[in-house]
Amino acid sequence: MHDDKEKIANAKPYSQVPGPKGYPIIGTLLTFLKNNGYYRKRPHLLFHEYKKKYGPIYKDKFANQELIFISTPADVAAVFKAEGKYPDRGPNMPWITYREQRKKSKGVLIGEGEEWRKSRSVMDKKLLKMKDVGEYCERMNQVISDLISFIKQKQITDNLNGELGNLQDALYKWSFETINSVLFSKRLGSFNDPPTPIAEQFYNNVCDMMDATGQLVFLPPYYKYIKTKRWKKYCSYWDTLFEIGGKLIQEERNRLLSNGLDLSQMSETGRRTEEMEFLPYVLSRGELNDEEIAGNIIELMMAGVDTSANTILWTLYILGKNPDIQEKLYQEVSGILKDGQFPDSQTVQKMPYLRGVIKESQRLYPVLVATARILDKDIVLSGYHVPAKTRISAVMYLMAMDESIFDEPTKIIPERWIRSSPSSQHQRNPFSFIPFGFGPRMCIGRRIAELEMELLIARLILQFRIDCRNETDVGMTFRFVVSPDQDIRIAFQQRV
Ligand code: HEM
Repeated sequence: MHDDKEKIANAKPYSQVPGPKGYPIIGTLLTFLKNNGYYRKRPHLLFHEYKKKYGPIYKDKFANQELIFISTPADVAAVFKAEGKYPDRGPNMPWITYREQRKKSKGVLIGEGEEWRKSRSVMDKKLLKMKDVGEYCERMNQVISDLISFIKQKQITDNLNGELGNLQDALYKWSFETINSVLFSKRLGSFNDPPTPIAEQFYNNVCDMMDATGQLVFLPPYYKYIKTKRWKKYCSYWDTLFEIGGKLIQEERNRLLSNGLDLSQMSETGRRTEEMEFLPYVLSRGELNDEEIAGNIIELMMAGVDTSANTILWTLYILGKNPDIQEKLYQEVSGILKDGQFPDSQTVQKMPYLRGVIKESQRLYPVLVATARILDKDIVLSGYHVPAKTRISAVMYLMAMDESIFDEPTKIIPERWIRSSPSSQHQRNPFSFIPFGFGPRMCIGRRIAELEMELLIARLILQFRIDCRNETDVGMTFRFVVSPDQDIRIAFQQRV
């Protein structure tokens, strides 16, 4: 404590933290909007420019809010270590405003303080415990089988010499169907032909809402005071999501009751958590009411779609562009899975190269380029005093591209993640790579995401050669998560 005070007293003042100069109220918003929103679509490039110009810590102000950007593992570690019992990422204004205007509960993604902790403590066990997550392998593999059938069928109807007309759509269906099969222990029917109305409606509304949020987050929150047509449309996307979420929860409650299960007694039967499905478990804990469960479920359904689907898109891009990496991966996976065996949580543990490939994809193409914290105490970062309540953004992308952290950072080297490999870079500070964040507020879907992605890539590589048909390099663009700036064109060639 005394040390902290001394450190702060000796630090350079906050006013000296470098950064671009902006205008009153709007700050540097125009930098984001000029040239048809060049940097709004590519914030990672602006972060890079600023790091070169101002160094590893700088401040910027837009939409009436000042942010500190940090990019050294030491600063990132210091922030996470100071985050306390109720870590706070800061508000996502459009999402929070909708919930407040409609008096709806916030879930783990946007909740704060005790409201957040209550939700998180109910769901952590079911979503982060390896044993519980391992139980989802079978249904995850069923969804993958559906995706593979879908790919084969699309290859015929799209008639593009093995390529899919819309690979992103196929992968969104996969991640959406996977997360729903975990949450509701049933399929929603995204791969049906045509998709079930409920799957289609939910999925379309998530996409529209995400797109609209991506635009609104950069603007001052005018919608708190003026309900424009655009804002009303935005709220209607959310209304539909809540309506569908509420309906699915009610259906599950009815199903359990009609099977004669008394939810209030389920938690007292001494059953182990891995023997219970997600929703019955949450309902039986009796700590969250239906509104709170709906708020949480909708957030899980949304947070698990774009993130995993885009990471897979980037991974396929890497594999399709690098036949040598693809071949090594095939050798590893085919050496472990024999005679049509499906991968599971045990077998993927024996595939370090597979995990290295996915990590490289997350390092080079981080679907979330940064995560943030607002601390309730002052801190010293890179020698500067940063006062409590400042929003501090840890930019993962900048660490990923830093050659003092990663040797040859722009090169794809899956071996750098393999302890036994001569190219291993395992001695690195663990805070230099945090694609799922860190601490009690870390991604709650991390274990699910890692498992579903490992299973999918293992199955795809066993069945197909992956050929990338993009003729120019694909860049990253911000669409709430970082997505490819052109369609990733993959042809799946059946292995014989
Ligand atoms: C490749 C896939 C994914 C990536 C890269 C990713 C990344 C992240 C990151 C960086 C955070 C912020 C963590 C922090 O601030 O410390 C986060 C939070 C979160 N993620 Fe994920 N995520 C992924 C998949 C998923 C999935 C599949 C789900 C749903 C099961 C999910 C649900 C959430 C939720 C609910 C939060 C908020 C947690 C909280 O604030 O307590 N994510 N994710």
